[in-house]
Amino acid sequence: MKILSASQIRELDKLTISHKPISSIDLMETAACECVKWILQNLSTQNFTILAGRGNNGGDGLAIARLLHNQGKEVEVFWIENSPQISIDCQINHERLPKEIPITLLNAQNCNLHIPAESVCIDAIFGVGLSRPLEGWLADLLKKINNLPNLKIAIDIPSGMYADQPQPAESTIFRANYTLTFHQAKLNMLLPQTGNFAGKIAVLDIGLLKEYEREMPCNYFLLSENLVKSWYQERLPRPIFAHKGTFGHSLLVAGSLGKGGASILAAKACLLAGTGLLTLLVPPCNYSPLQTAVPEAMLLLSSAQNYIRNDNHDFSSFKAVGVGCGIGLHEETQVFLKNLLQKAQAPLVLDADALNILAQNPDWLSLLPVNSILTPHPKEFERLAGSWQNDHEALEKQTAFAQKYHCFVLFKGAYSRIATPQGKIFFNPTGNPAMATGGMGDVLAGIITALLAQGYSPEKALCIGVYAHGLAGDLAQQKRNAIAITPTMLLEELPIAFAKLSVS
Ligand SMILES: NC(=O)C1=CN([C@@H]2O[C@H](COP(=O)(O)OP(=O)(O)OC[C@H]3O[C@@H](n4cnc5c(N)ncnc54)[C@H](OP(=O)(O)O)[C@@H]3O)[C@@H](O)[C@H]2O)[C@@H](O)CC1
Ligand SMILES: Nc1ncnc2c1ncn2[C@@H]1O[C@H](COP(=O)(O)OP(=O)(O)O)[C@@H](O)[C@H]1O
Ligand SMILES: [K+]
Repeated sequence: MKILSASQIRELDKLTISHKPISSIDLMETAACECVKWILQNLSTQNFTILAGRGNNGGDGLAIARLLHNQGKEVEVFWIENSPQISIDCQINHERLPKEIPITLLNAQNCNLHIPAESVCIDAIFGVGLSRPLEGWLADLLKKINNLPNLKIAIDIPSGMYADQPQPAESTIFRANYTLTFHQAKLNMLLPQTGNFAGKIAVLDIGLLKEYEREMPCNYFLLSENLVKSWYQERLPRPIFAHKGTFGHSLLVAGSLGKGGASILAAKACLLAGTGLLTLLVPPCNYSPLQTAVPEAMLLLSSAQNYIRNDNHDFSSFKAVGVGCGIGLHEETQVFLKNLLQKAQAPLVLDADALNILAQNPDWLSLLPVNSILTPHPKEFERLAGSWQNDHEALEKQTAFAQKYHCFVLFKGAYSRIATPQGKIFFNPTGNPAMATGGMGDVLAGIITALLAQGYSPEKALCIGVYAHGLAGDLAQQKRNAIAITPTMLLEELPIAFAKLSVS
C-alpha cells in the first residue's frame, strides 16, 4: 500500500468526490461512521469529549459527536476557534449537531476546559491541513490536554503533527493512545521522532478510489499482509518429492567468546524459517553449546579458539550466507569479512558486527556484492552512514546508501523500513515494543538467510522475513500480554507466523 503525501491525499479526496457519486459532506459522514464503528467495537466507554477545529478535521469531529450521541453515549464538544474561516462541511456538521450536546467555544480569551477523568478525549482539531506549527494558546491547550490521564484518540492524524514534512523541533503535538487514520497511515506516524504521538494506528477505509492512487508517483509503501502472503506463497506448496536439498544450504558465520548465544538464536531461526541444510562457521569456544542447543546444524570451525579468522574454507556450495551476529571486531575477523566480500558467490546478509566492521573500513563498502542485504539498527546505520538531524534526513541517507552501493538496507525498530537499490522504501507494520530485547536481530538475520537459501529474491526474502519476524513477535506478545518477550519466545511462534502467511 502506498504512503501518499498530504497533497496527494487531498488530490485523491477530490478525485473521489468528482468521479464517484459521493459529495464531500457524505465522504465526511463515511469517515465519521468508520470512526464510530471502530470506537464501538474497541471501547466500552460511555463518555466522550470531542475537541473540534474549524477545518474538515473539525467537521469529522462534530459528525462523530452526533453519531456517538445517537448511540446513546454522553458527549460534549469543545469547538476551537483556531481560524476565522469555517470549512463548509464543518459548518454543516455544526448545524447538524443535536441540541442536547453541550458545546463550548474555546478561543484565546476563553481557553479553560475541564474534561472528566472517565471521558475519552477525541482530537479532531487539525488533520492533514496543518499549515504551520501550533503556537500560543492553542499549543498551551494541547500541552494541558497531553498531561491529562484520559484515554486519547486522534482522528486522521494527531493535531500538530505534519503528515509528511520534517517536524520542527519542539513542536506541540497531541499525544494519542490511538490514531484512527483515513485510507492510509501518514509518513510521520511511522518515523521515530513523531510516531510515538500517534499511539496505535488503525487504518480506516473510507472508499477513496484506488484506481487514481495507482497513477500517483510514490516511493514509500507499507507492507500489507496480502502482498507478503502473495510473495511468500510463490514458492509454496512445497513439492511432495522435495528433499532437504530442495530448500538450500545456508551458512551462518556467527559467534565469538561470550557471544555464542547469537549463533544459537540465528541458527534456530534459520532452521524454523525453512532452510534445507544449515552449516555454521564458528570459533571452537562456541562448539559444545551449539552442538547441544542446535544438533540439526553442521559446524565448520575457525582455527582461532575465540573468534573467526580467514581459514580459506570453501563456501561455494552455500545458497545464502548470513554473517555478523556476535562475531566481534577482532582484526583477523575483519580480514575474514573482507575476503568473504571479495569471494562471495551466494547472496549475503550482513548484520551486527559485520556492519560495524564495514563502518570501520568504509573502503570495503565498494566490495559489497550487488543486492547484498544490510540489517542495521539505528546506531549501526549511523556508524555506516553518519548522523542525521531529523527522521527525514535519516530516510534520505538510507535511500541514498542503498542506491549508491546497490544493496538493500533494513533500518530496524518500530515500523522497520527497507530501502531498495531502486529507491523504494517499504515500511513494516508488524512487531511491537515487547521485542526490544537483545538477540531479536540475530533471529531476524537467521530468518532472512533461510528465505534467501530457499530461492526468494533478496527483496522478497527481506520483506517476508521482516514481516514474519514481527508477526511472530506479535503472537508471542499477545499470548501472555507480555511487556517483554525473549527471542526464544519469538522462535516458538515462528512456525505459526509462517503458517499464517501460507494460507490465502
Ligand atoms: N472530503 C474531504 O476532503 C475529507 C477530509 N477529511 C478530513 O479533513 C481533514 C483535512 O481537512 P482540512 O484540509 O480542512 O484541514 P484541517 O486539518 O482540518 O485544518 C485546516 C484548518 O486549520 C487551520 N490551521 C492549520 N494550521 C494551523 C495552525 N498551526 N494554527 C491554527 N490554525 C491552523 C487552517 O487555517 P489556515 O491555514 O487557512 O489559516 C484551516 O482553517 C483530514 O485530515 C480529514 O480529517 C475527511 O472528512 C474525509 C473527507
Ligand atoms: N518497538 C519495537 N517495535 C517493533 N519492533 C521492534 C521494536 N523494538 C525492537 N524491534 C525489533 O527487534 C529487532 C531488534 O534488532 P537488533 O537491535 O539488531 O537486536 P540485537 O542486536 O539485540 O539482536 C529488530 O528487528 C526490530 O525491528
Ligand atoms: K486530529
